[in-house]
Amino acid sequence: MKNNKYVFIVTGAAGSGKTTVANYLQDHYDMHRVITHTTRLPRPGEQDGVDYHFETPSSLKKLHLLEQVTYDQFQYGSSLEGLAEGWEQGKNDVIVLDTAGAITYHQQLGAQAVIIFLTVTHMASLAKRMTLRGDKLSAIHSRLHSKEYHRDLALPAALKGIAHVVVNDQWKNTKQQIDVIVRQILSKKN
Ligand SMILES: Nc1ncnc2c1ncn2[C@@H]1O[C@H](COP(=O)(O)OP(=O)(O)OP(=O)(O)O)[C@@H](O)[C@H]1O
Ligand SMILES: Nc1nc2c(ncn2[C@@H]2O[C@H](COP(=O)(O)O)[C@@H](O)[C@H]2O)c(=O)[nH]1
Repeated sequence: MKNNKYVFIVTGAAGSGKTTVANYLQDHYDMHRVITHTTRLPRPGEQDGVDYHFETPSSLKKLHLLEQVTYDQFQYGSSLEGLAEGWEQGKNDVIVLDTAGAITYHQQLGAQAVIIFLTVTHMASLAKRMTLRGDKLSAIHSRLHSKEYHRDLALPAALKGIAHVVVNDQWKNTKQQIDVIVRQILSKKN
């Protein structure tokens, strides 16, 4: 879909802070948050239509999705309609995806897809953050043992030289790095 707006894709390991960064982009840069679809159950405090569109396996099958992945046994997917919603309001979009989804967006949208890959210095802090977030121990255990969790700890080869890599150890530093990236991208067209 050709227009002069971007979709900022926040990707990286589970617990690395993707949702936190997406919320920051929504609040500070008035971006439109694309709500994706999943068959996993809501975490404490998560709301349908706000954090995700929560689906059953059969309701997910009926959707027209731009891309769809399996992550830790559950299905996730995002639609072109979700992207168009923000762009039709004249806004840039922000979406949270796993690295497989980020690669698909890069392939489909090229430079219109701005990819931010989050990582942390000490991988042990990821599980700590999930615990502090209130995730069930069984969910954390399953996540840490999934092949997708291990895959997303490192920047995939297909995104090398494409994604902006941000180390989210200290939130204050992260915000500064995100500000630099967003201003650099938005200054290209404005
Ligand atoms: N720089 C940081 N320092 C400490 N805690 C952080 C930092 N950034 C985010 N957090 C916290 O870590 C937890 C995980 O963050 P968040 O939910 O944004 O991660 P995520 O990458 O979206 O995770 P998931 O993929 O599992 O949904 C949250 O409780 C969040 O408040
Ligand atoms: N490729 C896609 N990845 C997605 C989508 N929605 C979320 N995600 C990613 O899945 C994992 C697991 O999410 P969680 O909320 O259960 O921790 C995480 O990396 C998300 O970024 C999507 O539509 N497509």
